Amino acid sequence: KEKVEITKEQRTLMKVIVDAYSTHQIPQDVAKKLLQEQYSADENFLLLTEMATSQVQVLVEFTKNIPGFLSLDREDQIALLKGSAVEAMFLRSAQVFSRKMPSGQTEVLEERIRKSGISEEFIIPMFNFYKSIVSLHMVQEEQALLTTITILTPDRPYVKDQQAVERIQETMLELLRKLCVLQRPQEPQYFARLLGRLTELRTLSHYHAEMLTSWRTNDHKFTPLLCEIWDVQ
Ligand SMILES: O=C(NC1CCCCC1)[C@H](C1CCCCC1)n1c(-c2ccc(-c3ccccc3)s2)nc2ccccc21
Repeated sequence: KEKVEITKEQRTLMKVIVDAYSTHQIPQDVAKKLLQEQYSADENFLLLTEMATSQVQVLVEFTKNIPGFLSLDREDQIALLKGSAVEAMFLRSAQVFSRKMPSGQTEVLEERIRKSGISEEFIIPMFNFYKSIVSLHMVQEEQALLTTITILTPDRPYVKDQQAVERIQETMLELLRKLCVLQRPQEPQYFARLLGRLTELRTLSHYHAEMLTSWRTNDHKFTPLLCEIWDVQ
């Protein structure tokens, strides 16, 4: 039986990542807004672009706290941010959706999102992903590390020094692996299941541009930052 132990430096690394992850959250809570009232498809599209714009800014701040990220080549830092922003957005959305809410609220939230203006064909894969995240019952350490591992994906477009990214990602993968073994000794496959979600996340993220252009609104207006990140307009 493997004796798994978190080293002192891994504990420090864990604390830095989790603190940064919980500090750099979206200011106003989108779930609360959506539960307060029913918005039109146009209002929902505007809400999404506002939330997404602030999420990208939050993501940039978060990555500055990932040990080693700022020592990467500057252009590679941009390539990693650009390459992971959509996945980070869906992952964060799934985590917002999986939050414990007073009974019946999750169903209301689901209904509001279904009717938000997103075209039907994307609702099923999106909620399949959200429900697969809900079913993992991740703790915040796992959520923070999973987002970090997503950002540190070496094979994003235009990354030059993939080895340098791989080295940092491996540190995070090893830490997450140990956490999963310690957290769920009776579920040896749990770590593999977590990583499997990243594959689902990448597939879902392939549809993001189409999801936006097919949104039931007359005015698909994007901020310059989102045009950069979302490959639209
Ligand atoms: O605000 C949101 N998400 C924030 C993004 C930044 C991080 C915090 C969450 C939207 C709202 C949906 C309803 C209409 C308003 C916007 N949202 C989504 C998305 C559905 C489609 C999405 C998308 C992203 C990129 C490209 C193409 C499509 S995100 N899933 C949610 C699950 C739970 C709570 C909100 C959720």
